[in-house]
Amino acid sequence: MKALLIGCGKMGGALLGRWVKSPEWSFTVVDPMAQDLPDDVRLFRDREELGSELFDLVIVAVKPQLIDAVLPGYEQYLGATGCVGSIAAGCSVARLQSALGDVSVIRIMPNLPASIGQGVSGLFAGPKCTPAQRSGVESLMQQAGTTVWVDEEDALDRVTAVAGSGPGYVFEIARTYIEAAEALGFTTAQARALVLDTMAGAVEMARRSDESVETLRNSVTSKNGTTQAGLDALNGDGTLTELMRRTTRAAYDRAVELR
Ligand SMILES: NC(=O)C1=CN([C@@H]2O[C@H](COP(=O)(O)OP(=O)(O)OC[C@H]3O[C@@H](n4cnc5c(N)ncnc54)[C@H](OP(=O)(O)O)[C@@H]3O)[C@@H](O)[C@H]2O)C=CC1
Ligand SMILES: O=C(O)[C@@H]1CCC=N1
Repeated sequence: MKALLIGCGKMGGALLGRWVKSPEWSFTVVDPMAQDLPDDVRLFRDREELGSELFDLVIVAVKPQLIDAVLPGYEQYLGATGCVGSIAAGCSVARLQSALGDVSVIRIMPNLPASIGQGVSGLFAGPKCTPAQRSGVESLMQQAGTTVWVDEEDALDRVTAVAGSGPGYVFEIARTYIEAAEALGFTTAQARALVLDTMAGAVEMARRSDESVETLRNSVTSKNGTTQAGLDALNGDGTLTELMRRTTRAAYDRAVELR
């Protein structure tokens, strides 16, 4: 099976690094600037260099704003039973089909921890997709972490707001938490170890537990203790709850604008 990756930047490159572990697939990249690709991946700087080759899967991994300029013409590289997979945020099946014609499209919303096989990806199959196309894309995405199919396209934009952009929120929360630890007197190295290991340990404990995260939070919180004092400052008046709602809503609204 042959896959063509259009755009090999941060997200396309992260996925490619996992996909190359699938022995049944071979990979070709078109990207004007990409460097340091995995072994056995062919790189072309320009689409014209592809000649008359056909692919089973064409993956779109350029910025959504470039879709209309870059994609037209790529339909000629799609085999008869081939399908297009797009990771472009927001960009709808209808918009991809207006650039490429009446092709089969699966929209994929991965996130960056895919680079270490710990991503989570939302998947949405357009109306023309066959079960074989769905399972081919699903097994590739499983190399990058877990997968969740959604059966309406709007849900994929909501996946984007929660999980696609999610690592950005987590890194920003970690960054401010580390700054707060530094302000209490720790060195940057100490603060980074204390914060990242606390976050990783707490998240892993929640993943392995059947308890709700609320119950787990309560098991850290002694009456009138230190955690209670911290939590009162963090979300005593519901500001953090409201902020998380505004955060995911803003990302979803932006995905809708990119449709
Ligand atoms: N980053 C993330 O965490 C996630 C990103 N996505 C989606 O992935 C897509 C890519 O995002 P990201 O990887 O962050 O962006 P990047 O800018 O890192 O990657 C895009 C790549 O496409 C290349 N490119 C530009 N023009 C062309 C062209 N004409 N033909 C082929 N390649 C081209 C760029 O090259 P150059 O740099 O030279 O312009 C770059 O290497 C977006 O649609 C985004 O919505 C989805 C989920 C998560
Ligand atoms: O910020 C973005 O638009 C992309 C999509 C999800 C994560 N990064």
